[in-house]
Amino acid sequence: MELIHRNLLIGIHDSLQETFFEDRKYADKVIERLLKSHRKWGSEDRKVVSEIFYNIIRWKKRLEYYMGEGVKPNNIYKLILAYLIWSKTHYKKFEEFDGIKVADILTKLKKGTVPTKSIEYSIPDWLADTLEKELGKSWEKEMLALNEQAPTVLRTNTLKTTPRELIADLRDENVESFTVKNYPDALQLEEKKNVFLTTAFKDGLFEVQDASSQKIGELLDVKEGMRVVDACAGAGGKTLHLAALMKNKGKIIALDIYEWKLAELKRRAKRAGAHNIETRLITDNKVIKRLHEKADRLLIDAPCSGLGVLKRNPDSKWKIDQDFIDRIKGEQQQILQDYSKILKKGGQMIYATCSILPSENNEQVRIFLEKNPDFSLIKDEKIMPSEGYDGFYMALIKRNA
Ligand SMILES: C[S@@+](CC[C@H](N)C(=O)[O-])C[C@H]1O[C@@H](n2cnc3c(N)ncnc32)[C@H](O)[C@@H]1O
Repeated sequence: MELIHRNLLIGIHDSLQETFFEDRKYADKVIERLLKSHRKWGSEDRKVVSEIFYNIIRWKKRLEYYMGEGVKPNNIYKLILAYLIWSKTHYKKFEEFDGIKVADILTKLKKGTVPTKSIEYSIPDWLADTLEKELGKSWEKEMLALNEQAPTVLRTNTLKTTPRELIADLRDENVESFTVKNYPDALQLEEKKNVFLTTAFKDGLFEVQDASSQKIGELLDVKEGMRVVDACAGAGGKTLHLAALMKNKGKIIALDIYEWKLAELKRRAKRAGAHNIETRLITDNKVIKRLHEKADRLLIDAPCSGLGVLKRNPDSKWKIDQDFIDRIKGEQQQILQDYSKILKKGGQMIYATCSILPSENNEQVRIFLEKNPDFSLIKDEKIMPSEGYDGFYMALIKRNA
């Protein structure tokens, strides 16, 4: 990897500035917009820009230690330079780097060690404490994995094609992929590519969905003809999977508190040829009450800290804090209590998060079951980031008949 074009450097700089210093700017959207606005950049340029951009976000705290100060809007080029030196990336001596004291950075790098674990893994101090408290010693292994780049995994849309056919279709468009053991519909890309530009994507033959996330739909054990409620459907990643597993038969009611997410879900459903989904916006409790005891299956893919998906969204570790996690835990328990009433007696539901904290996962389920003796746990599974894909938790719970 090398950084030798000034316009790429400026693009990285401006995107970092937006992500770090502007409100509600998320790295994935910022980089998407940057790449869209530079259509002339070739695929190698795009790779260089997004890899350096994401790595600097990942390693911000460690790089700040090397540069000897916190990042501010006026020293982002110093942060970039510290990254280029640390990662041994070949670069040109751009004028933007003039006046930056490289010697200070080199002295720190030569030491070969950093003073704290939170600097080593590049996370806020509060997060290092929380991870250690909740996961014990293994937190370091998980944080190491979370600082890696996530592989791109697709979910074959079995309403339209098969994994074998999809591999061949993608190969025709110069995208190489392979099947993933124990994940029947998953294909992993050999190397990162913008698959959203392929005809296969436009024809609805697949969705981008991490392998761990695909386990949730499988575990819910939906059947053709069932009435299923996806209570926190968002833009519908898992709703579309459920529709495919149900072969478009029966009905899925997809709920969320944001209209724009449900609008995106509808667009995706149309592309995927999924016809059995109805969206309903949660405006008040009545929407939930009307659904009491109506669902054979219920998915609660709860809002969470997102700590299991830091490989994909590294900026979120800089945007959240302990207060946010404490608040979201309260919401998770409330959602479990309120929405579980949607399930028919004898029905099954999943409580899932993309967090690796037991306090958001099995602990929430334990509290819920203690208060609701008419529900019982069938099984639960935690998937840790060190296993290769995203970190997820899922509990399959039955409402007793
Ligand atoms: C983990 S995300 C869902 C991701 C989605 N299921 C998917 O697979 O793409 C959690 C979702 O819960 C929604 N949410 C937050 N609070 C909610 C509430 N009280 N009721 C329903 N949905 C809620 C958020 O808007 C968000 O879309």
